[in-house]
Amino acid sequence: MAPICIKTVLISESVDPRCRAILEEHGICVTEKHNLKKEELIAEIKDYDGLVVRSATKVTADVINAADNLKLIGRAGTGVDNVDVDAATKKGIIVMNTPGGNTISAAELTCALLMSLSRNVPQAAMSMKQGNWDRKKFMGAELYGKVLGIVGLGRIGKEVATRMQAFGMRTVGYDPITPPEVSASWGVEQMSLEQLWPQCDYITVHTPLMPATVGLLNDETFAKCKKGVKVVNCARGGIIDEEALLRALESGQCGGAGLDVFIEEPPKNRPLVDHPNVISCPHLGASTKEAQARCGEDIALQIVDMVNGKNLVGAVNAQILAGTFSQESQQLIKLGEAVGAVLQSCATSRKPLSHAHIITQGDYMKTCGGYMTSAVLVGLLNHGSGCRANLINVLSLAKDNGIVVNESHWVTEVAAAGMCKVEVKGDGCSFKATGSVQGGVPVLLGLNDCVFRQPVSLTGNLMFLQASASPQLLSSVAGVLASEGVQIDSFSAPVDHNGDVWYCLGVSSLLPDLGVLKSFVKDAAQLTI
Ligand SMILES: NC(=O)C1=CN([C@@H]2O[C@H](COP(=O)(O)OP(=O)(O)OC[C@H]3O[C@@H](n4cnc5c(N)ncnc54)[C@H](O)[C@@H]3O)[C@@H](O)[C@H]2O)C=CC1
Ligand SMILES: O=C(O)C(=O)COP(=O)(O)O
Repeated sequence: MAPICIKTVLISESVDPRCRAILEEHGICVTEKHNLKKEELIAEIKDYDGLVVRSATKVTADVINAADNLKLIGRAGTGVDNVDVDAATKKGIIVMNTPGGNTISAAELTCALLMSLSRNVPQAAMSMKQGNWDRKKFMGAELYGKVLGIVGLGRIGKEVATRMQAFGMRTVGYDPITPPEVSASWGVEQMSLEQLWPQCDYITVHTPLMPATVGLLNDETFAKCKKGVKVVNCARGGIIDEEALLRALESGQCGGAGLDVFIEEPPKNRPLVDHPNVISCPHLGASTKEAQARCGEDIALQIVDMVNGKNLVGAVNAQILAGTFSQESQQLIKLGEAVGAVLQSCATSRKPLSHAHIITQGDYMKTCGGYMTSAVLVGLLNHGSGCRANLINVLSLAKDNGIVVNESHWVTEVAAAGMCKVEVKGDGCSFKATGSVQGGVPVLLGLNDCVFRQPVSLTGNLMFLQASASPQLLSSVAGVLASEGVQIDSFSAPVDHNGDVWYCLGVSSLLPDLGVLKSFVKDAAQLTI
């Protein structure tokens, strides 16, 4: 992966001090400003390459669009629902989290809430503090032999299951992704939600917050549950519909709720928090020394590894970068970008582009299709335009620019390093370029139907000229260039000398105006790579 330059990081919440220390040890300048209001964050974020948050900072599209230098949003924790990941992706910003760092802590708090619900521990403790000794009021029920339904059998769901099994609970669950045989191996029988609701004495949710999980427990599903079912939400506010929960608590359909998270934090919905059968916490699932130490350290180390081009761990929106670590893939990315840039300057600077077809050839390029396509598009969109395309956002930018993108791989015998052919089309015209990597350097092998005698090194100042084949061309062009103070460093002629062909010149500098060549050439383009 090409190194991503992060020199300045804003930490906008209370993250373990190890995070700051690790970043600073690696030469990154860190500023901590907590509890910024939205407008303050929008004003502040302009200055930073990276932002590190927990769950309280709302990294909305407004914030992201104001962040001109931002390249990374690091979430010291699991849920990224407080970050507008789509807006970040469109802007080419990596969003990274530290899944797993707080799993045990969140699972332990869930278990603590399940136990508290069964024995009314918080209510009894409060009553004691008020000077009472009420043994009758707080009669509980054993967890032993009861059924616990776990919706969401990922990291936390699994840890909750194995812990509650130690209390003799039967654990059933539902997850659309985790295979039933996998959850069965840790003692959770999977079933449909329709089958799950009526069986459970307790239900705990451990899914991300997303359209499919908003209001998973609602009026309709509460009605399908056992009367007096107790529920826990240590995942995200809104997975259990708050209004429906209040109604179910009031009717007795729900016998109690343990809530660590709320739609709005801190919650304005006080009737729920104040309900005698509700035990609530101010989003404490990850608030342990151990979880914070892990998450703070993990996010800092992940950032440092990414900056050093060593590894990319925890990125939630930049999977394409995962295959770009080796020196070889960096050379291929340079090739793709350079071929895209050549096509941009020869063709698309004049005609709006509507199609791009990227063809890779040969075994060497078999596995690089995804990033090769993106690299070519980066060259096409960035070169000479104000676009700020990168491998993360370029597919969505191409779509926004009305470019239909196709990619294919041809299993043909070609040079060891493989070949990349690109054809772009727009407004009735089409342009083609073919490139490869030779000796670690990206080279152009051909332009349109012309194959160059010598591969053209895709570096420095290049001039492409279309003219009818003539032995005088080079001297005529050299004369004009010399009068403009431009020296020719290299000259590549096409193999075939029939009709209008393309030549490529390596030059000491670009011409201020290509018009000076118009009496010798039919078409001309120039660029610096
Ligand atoms: N209260 C707190 O402080 C903490 C809360 N969390 C939250 O806990 C939740 C779970 O975290 P992890 O277990 O680490 O995530 P995870 O990604 O390991 O597990 C989530 C599971 O939910 C499943 N899922 C997705 N859609 C579903 C659906 N419609 N129905 C049922 N299951 C579905 C997924 O397949 C996955 O297996 C997240 O929302 C996270 O933000 C995490 C850590 C601390
Ligand atoms: O990691 C998560 O998803 C959490 O909910 C923890 O949030 P926090 O880092 O404590 O604000």
